[in-house]
Amino acid sequence: MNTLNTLYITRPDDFHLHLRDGAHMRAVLPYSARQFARAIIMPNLKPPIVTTELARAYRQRILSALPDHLKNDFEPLMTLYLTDNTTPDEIVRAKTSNIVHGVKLYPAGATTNSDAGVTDITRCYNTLEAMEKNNMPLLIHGEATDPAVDIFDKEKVFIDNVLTPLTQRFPDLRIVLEHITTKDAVAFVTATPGHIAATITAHHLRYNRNALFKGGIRPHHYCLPILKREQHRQSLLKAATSGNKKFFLGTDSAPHARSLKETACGCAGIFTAHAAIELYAEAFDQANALDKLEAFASFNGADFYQLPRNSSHITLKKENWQIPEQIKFAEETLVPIGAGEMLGWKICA
Ligand SMILES: NC(=O)N[C@@H](CC(=O)O)C(=O)O
Ligand SMILES: [Zn+2]
Ligand SMILES: [Zn+2]
Repeated sequence: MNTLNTLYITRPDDFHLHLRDGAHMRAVLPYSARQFARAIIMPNLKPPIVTTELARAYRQRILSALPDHLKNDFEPLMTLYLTDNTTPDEIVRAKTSNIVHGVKLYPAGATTNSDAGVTDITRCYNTLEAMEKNNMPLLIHGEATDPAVDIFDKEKVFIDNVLTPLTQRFPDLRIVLEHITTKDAVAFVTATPGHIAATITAHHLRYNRNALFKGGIRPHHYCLPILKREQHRQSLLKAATSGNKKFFLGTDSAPHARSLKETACGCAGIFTAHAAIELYAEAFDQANALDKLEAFASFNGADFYQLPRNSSHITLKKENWQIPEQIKFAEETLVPIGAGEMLGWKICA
């Protein structure tokens, strides 16, 4: 039952998650598994997950890393990393495996571990055709890679120059534009047919680009696509709380060791898994739209991926708690989003 102080919703899924590997994965996985039933696992490891066989092995490592009390509670939904050399045959293998749920396009150089990504989308046309035929979704990091394009315009330029033509060439290809950050992306997705959708992160719902420079430079608010102006945040919040089925939850929780963030050339990625559903709840609460959280977090993504909706539930309570200053990350530490700050919603164990 929902009251002013509790929220009882179908267990959510995270449709964009970086788990990393090895000891780093073991450190962060429990945070996701305690709230989410399933997650789309990003393939940008070093080296990347480029085949169904690699995905199968990675999936097994994730399942083995689940702590005993969460053993049967979390299902990793695997993805492949698209390269210039991914073959149409690999798409068929991925599809028949039933464990691969999407293929990820990283334009080469666009973001963390994207060096092996696609240098020119025209090289992938045969493979994209196989994806269109086999009902395999294309998941996109949608940013232009031309260094001459202003960092705040990269998403819009990608939509205009790459994505729009792509949707015209492959009209039935199912697409998720990941971690959207601009009103332009909201407008694009809203105007396209139902097989084109988008994930929205909690951090892009909560912060605008001022957070990057509040009192000094803030490496733990740096991610790609970079935080944008307030008008864009408002547009994302409106889309997420609109009830439109094309928008759903994807945290893009992307852990990096503190030492790799607090340095002269810090890497991109924000860790949000420690408080993901609570951060979304807070954003929806501030928008007076808590009644829209369940569809965004638990229904729309499952429906898009043609997966059954979860049957279990979670309860969130209105309760103040403090986000830890840091979290253990194997031999290192990481600084979670909102470190040291108070949150007003808490998931019940
Ligand atoms: N979002 C990020 O800033 N970083 C992600 C990669 C990505 O999702 O683009 C990462 O893997 O660290
Ligand atoms: Zn990305
Ligand atoms: Zn990501």
